[in-house]
Amino acid sequence: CKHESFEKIPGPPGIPFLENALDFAIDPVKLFNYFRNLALNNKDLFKVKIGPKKFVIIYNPEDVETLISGTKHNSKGFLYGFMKIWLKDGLLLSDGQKWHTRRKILTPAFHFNILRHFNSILVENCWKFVKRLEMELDKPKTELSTVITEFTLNSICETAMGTKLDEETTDGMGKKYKNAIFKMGRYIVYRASRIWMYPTFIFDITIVGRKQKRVLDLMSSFRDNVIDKRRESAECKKLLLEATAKADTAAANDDIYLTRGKKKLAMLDLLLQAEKEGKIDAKGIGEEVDTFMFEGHDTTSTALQMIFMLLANNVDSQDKIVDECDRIFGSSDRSATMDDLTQMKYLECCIKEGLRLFPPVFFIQRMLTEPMKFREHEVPAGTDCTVFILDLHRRADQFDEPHSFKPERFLTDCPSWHPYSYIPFSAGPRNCIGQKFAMMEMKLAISSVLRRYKLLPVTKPDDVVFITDFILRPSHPIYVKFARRQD
Ligand code: HEM
Repeated sequence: CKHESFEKIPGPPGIPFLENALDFAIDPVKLFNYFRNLALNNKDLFKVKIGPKKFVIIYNPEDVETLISGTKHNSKGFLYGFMKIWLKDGLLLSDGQKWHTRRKILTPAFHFNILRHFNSILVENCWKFVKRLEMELDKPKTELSTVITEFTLNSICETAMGTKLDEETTDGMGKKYKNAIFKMGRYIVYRASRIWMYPTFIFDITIVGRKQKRVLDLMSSFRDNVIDKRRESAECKKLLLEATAKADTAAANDDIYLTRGKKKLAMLDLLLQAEKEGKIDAKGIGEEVDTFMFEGHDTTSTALQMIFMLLANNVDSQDKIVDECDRIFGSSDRSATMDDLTQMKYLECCIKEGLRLFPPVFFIQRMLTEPMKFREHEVPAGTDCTVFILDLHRRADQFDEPHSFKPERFLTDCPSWHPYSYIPFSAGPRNCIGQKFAMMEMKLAISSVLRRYKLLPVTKPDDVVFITDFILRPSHPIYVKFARRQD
């Protein structure tokens, strides 16, 4: 077939030299809509340019498969560069050999056996979450992000990091950390959309650059607090001693770190063990803790907020989840086991549908290290390719009534859509390492809440407006009303 040059790809008109660079210096809501409108008006892909820098934005499943299924293009894109100052060479941003080594160290941390152990920690956290919501029952509405983020941040710290945030830390540092991440997203987008802020020596002396520095300092001290607490804990010291003794006496294999009697090594322990073996240094550990604390709580928090709102507005789906829980638990008040979670098929459909309509990671980016063909379009090396997951998930040629909440579409074993048209956790070698953890946490949280409370609508899904960030971030708080469930 005939291939057309990059110039023939549709895109907004630019001005000489700067091209589209000035289009982006607008407020973050307008910026979000700028890209959405381009996606609405162009069927499969479009291009933009910042000076000589080329970007192509794709949302055709065939093109997405071409880009992310292989190992070739695993370099992260241009925009991620602005996150480097924060997440550095952590798993999300690194590439090449460094990424490969780190992924190998960290993969066992999300093994089924470890998740089984995490289940009991998450169950305890769900109880606290449910109890916390009791205070909301008399209120006309509840703002979701505060209560949910507290739950997801505590959960990632206690599971992956093996560090319990005490109340003082949750109230003080935890809340500041959550706000810091929110601010960091704003500063990164602010800089990325203003070409004159690209040189570091200029950005660093601007007001936003100085604010970003303060936010980074706060996040570093939260991270160091979490690492130091675990390093000094007697449990961690003991586990590491045992793991080393075992490694000295037995043939070392990947399973060695998984289980020590009934105790399991948390992700942070795996990193501390790898440090002892010279595979990673203290700086590397900090990078991974920053990466997992961010990816491990902000994504699930956004997903839970959106799904709670969707369920509040879809009472039939809520009732079906409750019926499913009744079938599993009968009249017992016991908590869910891993086996119970696998039986929550309808709830799983609701979560999947929530992630389709509102994917928390709504775009991903890769830098082309060699030219690539997207069907009839030829794209040169050096171009940054963005997969617009949000628009991919709402394609009318893939999903029936794409803008409606229809969890039943996921009940089928043979989906009618292209496998690369539904990728909330991405796909291929750089897929989400925490997806099983995330599904487990979300199933536990939603089932625990719905077994006790009814969700009533306040914010309507169609009224939610988003700002540009690395995570799908609503411009205004999302509310629901919690009421006691009467049998
Ligand atoms: C609903 C929840 C979640 C969603 C929607 C989600 C989505 C994603 C997506 C789309 C990617 C690919 C990013 C890219 O290519 O740039 C990714 C990567 C990643 N996610 Fe998640 N994620 C979720 C939860 C989690 C959790 C709970 C953790 C940690 C416990 C986690 C850790 C990571 C890490 C470390 C990467 C980078 C993996 C690599 O490049 O090797 N995520 N996630």
